[in-house]
Amino acid sequence: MSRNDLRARDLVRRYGGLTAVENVSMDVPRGQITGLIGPNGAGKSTLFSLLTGVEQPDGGKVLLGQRDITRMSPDARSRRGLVQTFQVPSLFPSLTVGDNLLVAAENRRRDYAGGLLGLKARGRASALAVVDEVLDSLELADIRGAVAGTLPTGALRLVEFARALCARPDVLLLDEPASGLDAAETDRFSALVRRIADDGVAILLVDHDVDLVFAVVDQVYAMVGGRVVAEGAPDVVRNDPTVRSVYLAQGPLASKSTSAPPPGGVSPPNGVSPPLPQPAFPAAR
Ligand SMILES: Nc1ncnc2c1ncn2[C@@H]1O[C@H](COP(=O)(O)OP(=O)(O)OP(=O)(O)O)[C@@H](O)[C@H]1O
Repeated sequence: MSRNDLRARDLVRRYGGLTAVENVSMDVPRGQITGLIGPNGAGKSTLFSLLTGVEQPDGGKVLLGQRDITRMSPDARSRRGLVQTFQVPSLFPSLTVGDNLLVAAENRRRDYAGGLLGLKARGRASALAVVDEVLDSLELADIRGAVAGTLPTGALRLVEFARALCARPDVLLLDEPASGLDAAETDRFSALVRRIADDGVAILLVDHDVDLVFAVVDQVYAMVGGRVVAEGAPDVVRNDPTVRSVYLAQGPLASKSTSAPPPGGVSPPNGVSPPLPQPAFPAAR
């Protein structure tokens, strides 16, 4: 493990009698994209919140490099290089794209010591240089002056991604980053994520678009019922019997709309769905 890898060790989170995350361990190494998949209710969002610091675990640890960050606030984690994007972009709607990014660049860690884009913190001029470079590198320079609140979803998601990059992360946690993107935007986004990982950033990608996850990640963790049921290379996890049974039971590997319980159906305890028997004939009316 290098200096800024993110690791979870034996994380547990309970809500009353329900264990949403049960003894989950995970490595998110630098220079790689790590995926997290699972059906609705599997515990992905809860685990994500434990990593960002929005939620506190009932057991286990979160480590950034050698440092135990389990009890640190989200802001403190962010200053140490653990940066997240949000399902609902966290931009100031009345500010321009450029000003939104400038706020993020100026709030970056003071102790940043190089890395992404090779720039160091040196006040506003440096912040502007970071914004210029991120806008150029994401080909967003032409919307620098646009007011964020007026942008369509695809552009907003890219600007949210740019905002996170302006904080110059070592670890980037992406929560449903491709939601609302069309196919071309998703392709463009995937290529960008790969480039950022190649620059040495550790990336965790949580998305309902399992095809996107399998296409872009180096390794993937599959959760069901609060537990990791499979981990490893995409092909290994895709062919894991438990993963196959869960997703085959819920339709194709699996969009949000196809992974909901069937009409009138009830989610089984801890979200585990047994494979559904396939009828040989249409059901009698
Ligand atoms: N604040 C909460 N209070 C009580 N139960 C919760 C809370 N947050 C999550 N849960 C429960 O914990 C379990 C895991 O939920 P979580 O949202 O982490 O799953 P998920 O994999 O992110 O699901 P989805 O894909 O639908 O977002 C679910 O059974 C959920 O109902």
